[in-house]
Amino acid sequence: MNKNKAYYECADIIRARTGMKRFRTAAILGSGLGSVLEGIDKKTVISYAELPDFPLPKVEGHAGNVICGEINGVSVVGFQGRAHLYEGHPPQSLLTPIRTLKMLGVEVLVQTNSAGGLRENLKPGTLAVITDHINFFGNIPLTGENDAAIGPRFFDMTHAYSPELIKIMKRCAAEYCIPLKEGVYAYFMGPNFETPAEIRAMKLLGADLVGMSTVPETLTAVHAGIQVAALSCVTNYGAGISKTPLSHEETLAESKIAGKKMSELIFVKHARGQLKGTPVKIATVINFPHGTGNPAEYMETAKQALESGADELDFVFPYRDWLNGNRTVAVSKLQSMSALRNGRTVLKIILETGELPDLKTVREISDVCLQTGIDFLKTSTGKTPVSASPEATSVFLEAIRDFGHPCGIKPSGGIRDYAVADRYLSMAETAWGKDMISAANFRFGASGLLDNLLGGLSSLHTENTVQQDMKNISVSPPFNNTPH
Ligand SMILES: O=P(O)(O)O[C@@H]1C[C@H](O)[C@@H](CO)O1
Ligand code: HPA
Repeated sequence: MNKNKAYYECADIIRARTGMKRFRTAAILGSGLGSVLEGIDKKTVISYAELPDFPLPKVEGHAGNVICGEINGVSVVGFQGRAHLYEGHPPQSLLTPIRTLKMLGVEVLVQTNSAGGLRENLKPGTLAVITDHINFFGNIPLTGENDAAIGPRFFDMTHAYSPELIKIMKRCAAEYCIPLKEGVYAYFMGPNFETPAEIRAMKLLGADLVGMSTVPETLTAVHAGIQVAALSCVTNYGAGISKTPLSHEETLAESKIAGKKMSELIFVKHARGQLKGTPVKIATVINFPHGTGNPAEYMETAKQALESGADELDFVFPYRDWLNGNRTVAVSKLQSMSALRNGRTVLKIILETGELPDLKTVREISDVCLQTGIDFLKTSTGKTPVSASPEATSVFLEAIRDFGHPCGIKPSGGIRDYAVADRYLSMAETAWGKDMISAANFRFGASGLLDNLLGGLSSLHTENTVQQDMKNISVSPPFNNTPH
C-alpha cells in the first residue's frame, strides 16, 4: 500500500485531533444540511483546509468542516458539506475524503443531498431514501490507476445502497412517524439545473430524483467496501414539473426545513442502538435475563422481533427448568424457539454457564442445543456473578468438535480485557484452525470490551496480563479423539 497517499495523512490528523482511533459511522451533509450533526457529543471540528488534498467546497451551504464525536456512544465522523465536480475539482480529488473514512475504519456511510423530485409524490420537503442511481456523467473518481489495497479494479454495484440500511431507515421512519419515500437518483454534473427534456427522459428511464452529487462518493465508498445509505431531501420539483424557476436559494431554504427531520431519521435513538457494535445486524435477547419467561409472551416478542427485521435472536436457555429436573420442558422450549425463526435468523443460545453447577451440565446442555440445530453457544447474559469462563468455552468447543457439524461460540459477560479476549480467540483458533475463524462462528460479548479492544489494537500480542488460570486451557483440534 502506498503510504504517501494523502488519505493516510488526513486520517492521522483526525485521529490526533480527536484522540479517537476509529470511527464506525460517517455522514456527508449536503446542501443546507450541515446542521444535521449539531447535537453530537464530544465534538471536534476540523476545517477541510487543515487536511492535505481535501477538496474545498466553494458553494454556499457547504461549510467545509469535519465534525467528529459520538452519538449515544457510537463514534461518528461527519463531513459538513462536500465538493462537487461542477466546481472544477478533478474527479480523482473526491477520492481523498472517502478514503480517509476508510483509513479511519468507517463501515457505514450515510450520505445526504438536496435533490429535485420527478414524481408527484416527491414534492418539496419530502425525504426519500435512495435505492439505486443512474450515472450519465461517466467520469468518476475511480478512473485512472487503481489502488488494489483499497478495492478491486472492477467492482459490483448491485447493492450499492445497502438493502439492510434502507430497511433500518424505513423502520426508524415508521417508528418516528416521519414520512419517507424512496427512489432512484439520476446524477447530472451540473452546475445547471436540468432541462425539462432531460427530466422527461430521466422519468422514462426510471429515475425519481435528480441531483448533482452523491454518486461519485457512493462509487468510491462501495469500491472501498464501505456500506452506503443515502437520503435525499427533495427541495423542488424537477425542471418543467416545477411551476417556478429553479434556484440554489430555493434548495437552501427547503433543505433547512427538512434538515431537522433528516437528523432524526439518521440518528434517532433507535437507529443508534441498532447500529452500535455492528452497523447492519440487529440482534435481540429473548427470555432474558433469567430464562424463566412466560413462553407465550417471549414467543410473541420473538415473532415481533423477526417481523421488525431482527437478524439474530439470543435466547436464554431455560436452565432453571433443567436444574429443577424438568429437562423435557427445557428442551421443548428450546425447540419451539428454534422452530420459530426463519431461514436467515441466527439463533444463539445463552446457557448462563456461571449458574450451572458443573462442566458436565454445561456439556449436557450444549449437546442438546447442538442437536436442536442452533447457530451459536453463548456463555452468559452478564447479569450473574460468574459470566464467561475459559472452562465453559473449552466445553463448548469440545461439544462442537464431537457433534461434528459447525456451530459458533460466543464467550460473553465480563470480558473487559483485550488480552483475555485474545486468549478466547486463541482457544477457538487452536480448536478450528486460524483460517477458519470469522464472525460467522466466533464472537465476543463486546460491550465491556470495546474501548479496551480499540485501545489495544496497537499493542496486539504484546500484552502480558492474561489471567494465569487461562494459560492451561487448551482444546484438542477437530475430531481428535481426546477423552473429555
Ligand atoms: O446536496 P447537494 O450538494 O447534492 O445539493 C444540490 C446539488 C447542488 O449542489 C445544489 C443545487 O442547488 O444542491
Ligand atoms: N436538479 C439537480 N440538483 C438539484 C436539484 C435539481 O432539481 N434540486 C436540488 N439539487
